[in-house]
Formats: sequence, C-alpha cells, structure tokens
Amino acid sequence: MHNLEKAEINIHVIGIGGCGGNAITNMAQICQHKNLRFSSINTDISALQQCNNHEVLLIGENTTKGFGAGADPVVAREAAEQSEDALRTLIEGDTLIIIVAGLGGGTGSGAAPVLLDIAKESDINVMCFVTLPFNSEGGKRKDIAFHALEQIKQKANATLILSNDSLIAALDETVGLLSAFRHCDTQMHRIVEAIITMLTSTGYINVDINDFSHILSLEGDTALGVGIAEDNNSLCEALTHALENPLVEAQSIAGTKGVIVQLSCQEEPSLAMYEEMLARLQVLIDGASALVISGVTVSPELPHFAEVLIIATGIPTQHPHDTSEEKVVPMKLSSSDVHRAKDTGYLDIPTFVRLQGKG
Ligand SMILES: Nc1nc2c(ncn2[C@@H]2O[C@H](COP(=O)(O)OP(=O)(O)OP(=O)(O)O)[C@@H](O)[C@H]2O)c(=O)[nH]1
Repeated sequence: MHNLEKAEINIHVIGIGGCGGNAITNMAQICQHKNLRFSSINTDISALQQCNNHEVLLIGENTTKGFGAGADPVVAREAAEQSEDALRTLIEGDTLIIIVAGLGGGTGSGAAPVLLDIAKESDINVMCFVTLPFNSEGGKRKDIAFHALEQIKQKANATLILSNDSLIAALDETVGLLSAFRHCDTQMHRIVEAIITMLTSTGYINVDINDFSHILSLEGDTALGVGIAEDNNSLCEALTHALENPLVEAQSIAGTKGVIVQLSCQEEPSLAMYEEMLARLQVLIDGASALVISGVTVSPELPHFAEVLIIATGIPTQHPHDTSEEKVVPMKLSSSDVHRAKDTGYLDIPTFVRLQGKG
C-alpha cells in the first residue's frame, strides 16, 4: 500500500535589511498560511525590534554590535558570513525561499548573496524580490544596487525587480511615501499568495513542486506577475496585465524556455476563454518552443473572478544591467489601487528615511 500523503511544502519568506523587514512585517499582518513562514534578517537590532509579528535574526553581532552595516555591503557580507551557521539553521527544512530586500543600502545588498549561496548548498529554490533605489537617492546607491543585482540574478532561480522610481510614476502624486511603499509590498504579497495557492491546493489541472522546480531550474532571465480578471471574458487581459505591473521593469517573455500559467478561479472557467488565454500566451512567447505548464484551481473564496499567475524562466538576456528609466513602463493604476495605497498606514518608518533624518 502506497502512502498517498503529500510531502509538506515549506515556503519561507525572508526579509533582509530595513526594506525587507518592513515588507515582511506588512505581509505577515495580512497573509497567513500553515505552509508559510516569515523571517527578517538584519545587522541593525533597532530595525529588528520593529518586526514584531515574525521571527528575526541579528547577523554579524561581533562586527557591527547591532548598529547596522553603515550602508556598506562589504560590512554586511562579512556580517552574514560570520553568522553562516545561524543562517543555515534558519532555512533548514525549507522547500522554497523568497528573499525580499531593498538594494542600494548595506545589509540587503551585502547579505542577500550570502544567503543565496547557503540556500544553493542546501539545494533549496530561491526567488528574490528586490527594489531598486529612487534616482534621487544618488548614484552611489544605484551602483551598490546594480552590483548586488548582478550577483543576485546569477544565484537566484528567479528575480523580480521592482523600481521605487516607478512608484512615483504609477501612483497619484498625493500618495505618501510610506503608503507608496506599502503598495509595493502589496504587489509582492499578491505574488507570494498566488504561489502558495498554486503549490498547496490540489487543482483540477495541478502544478506541483516538481513542475515548479523544473521551471525555476531553467537558466536565463525571469518574468513573473499576477493579473486579475473580473469575469470569464477578461482572462486574456489578466494574462497580459500579469506582465505589465507598473512597478516592475518591462517584462517580455519572448523566447522563454519555460512558463507556468496558473489560473485560479472562483468557478469553472469557460473552455473557450481558457483556450484563448493559452493562445495569447503563445503569441507572447513569440514562437519559442517553450515548456508550458498550466494549472487550474477553483477557489470560491477568491475576491475576484480569477487570478492569473505567470512565471516565465530561461528568457534570453537582452540588456542585463540596463535598468534605466526607458526600460520601465509606468502605467497609471486604477483608482481602487490608489485608494488601497492611500488607505493603508505604515507600521514603521523605513531605515533609510530614519538614517537620512539623522543627517
Ligand atoms: N519599496 C521600499 N523600498 C524601501 C523601503 N525601505 C527602504 N527602501 C529602499 O531600499 C534601499 C535600501 O534601504 P534599507 O533596506 O533600509 O537598507 P539596508 O539594506 O537595511 O542597509 P543598511 O541600513 O545600510 O544596512 C533604500 O535605498 C530604498 O531605496 C521600503 O519600506 N519599501
């Protein structure tokens, strides 16, 4: 008799540095699931004290004495290396790690690559959700961010790059900084939730962890996103919108080697619309003989008619480090999105704002 119990999936979302910790605090507040765990890692003990709803780990205590990495990624890397054993213990038993970090400062930029190396040694898939600094933060922060991004893209199975400058372009001018950051967190949280639903629910057409790992193992650039459909007729648009997030670098999936398309619906989707959505996908991949894995889950509790999650990997790299403004396609958000961003307060002032305040 075979044991038909499914192996437990453990998804661990880990924030690194001030931005990462803020994002995790927000996500942990709204997103709970038995297969999901949240942690924050920092060199700065005061930032970790704000992370009051999830696990925290102080790294490099001997070097930094808990006062932060002083915006120096080299110091942060050393701090992470000093705490390698604690990092290894933190990720024990994880199936998938999602790292969240703001690039451009010390801790996120310096410690994320170290955690990626440790996860790789332990054979754990890692996705990274990173933000790029505002232009107004200056060239030095941009340089640090791009250098870190280069390492992260090489080491992670998939990287989602959110641009802080796009927040300005995409949101209403009157939105406050912290609400805008919170909006950025919401985008990441939507993707995390869609991945959890995909990996933990049994779909009519099922995408399992091995399908997911296969797609993540393909080498090249990645594109990922979630699009929302209000009815059967807008499944195609939801697929396109998944790749047109106003906060994310323009994402083309032309030439991709592998794609997961996961459709979660309140009720059974129409066959014709499902087929049309997959036909649209073929147009987007532009003739590539990609491996397409599509899943369908019916979840009556979804707040919209449907959500389309797309994860494309093995995309040919066109402009590896060009994240100039031209590549970002800002789109205005819907008024409900702007409303949501305005309505939400923020728990804590991000570290970089606090540091700037200190003058
Ligand atoms: N979207 C978003 N970006 C943030 C937030 N906080 C900081 N940032 C961005 O992330 C970059 C890095 O800031 P932090 O995360 O505070 O820096 P750190 O990695 O902790 O580095 P050190 O404080 O120098 O050790 C900043 O330059 C900002 O562009 C946040 O809450 N949301």
